[in-house]
Amino acid sequence: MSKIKIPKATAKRLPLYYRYLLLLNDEGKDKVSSTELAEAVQVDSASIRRDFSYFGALGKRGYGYDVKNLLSFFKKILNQDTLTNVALVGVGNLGHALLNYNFKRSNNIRISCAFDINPEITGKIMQGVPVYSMEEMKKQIADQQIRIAILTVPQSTAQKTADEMIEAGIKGIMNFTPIRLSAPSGVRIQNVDLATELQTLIYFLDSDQLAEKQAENEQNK
Ligand SMILES: NC(=O)c1ccc[n+]([C@@H]2O[C@H](COP(=O)([O-])OP(=O)(O)OC[C@H]3O[C@@H](n4cnc5c(N)ncnc54)[C@H](O)[C@@H]3O)[C@@H](O)[C@H]2O)c1
Repeated sequence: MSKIKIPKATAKRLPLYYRYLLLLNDEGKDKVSSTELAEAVQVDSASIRRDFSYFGALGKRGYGYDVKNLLSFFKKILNQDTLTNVALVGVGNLGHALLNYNFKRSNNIRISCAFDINPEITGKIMQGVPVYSMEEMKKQIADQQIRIAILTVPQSTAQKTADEMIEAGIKGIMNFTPIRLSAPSGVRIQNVDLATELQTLIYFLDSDQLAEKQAENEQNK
């Protein structure tokens, strides 16, 4: 199952599908059409059909998809059965917010340890999560078999800290810093940037407005 190679855009949409299917299942619904799914998750139905086609026949034309089948399929793909421990590096403003949140809606991801250089917080437990010094990182990452870490340190130290994380065995970094990190092959970096996301939203809203205006002008001709 994990051998299926899917595009990144598809992989990003899978948790959306999964969450909506959970909801349908809770409501006792057996079937869902790609149009219904499209409306709920705000992805066009052609993309949904294409996404699903990477996994073989999951539904029949004109019949829709079986909710329970899809759910158990995505559950396996998304590894929802296993708990993934994640590390947090940098417990400042953003790090705190993430510790507070600690993936409450997810049953299978949790921040299990945090790291910082600030002696005022290392050795403490914050929101139930122990905060270790950077010197303890290698041991903790190995002991807890952690592969993924969230990086929330100042940008001036981002690359150096990422190098230390990789050295400690981290294979995936969720990078909140504005720095584009370099990493050896075999290490994945996922950049998260709220400003870019907002910019994208503004762009789409502006283009929607423009399209509306153009349609109005056409009608008034
Ligand atoms: N992606 C986004 O949308 C977004 C939003 C806000 C902030 N940020 C970025 O997130 C990062 C953190 O922002 P913040 O406001 O929480 O900063 P902050 O200064 O409040 O926190 C940084 C923390 O990192 C620790 N730290 C410093 N050097 C370290 C090192 N070498 N190793 C381990 N820990 C170290 C500090 O002690 C501090 O606790 C910044 O790079 C900021 O630009 C990104």
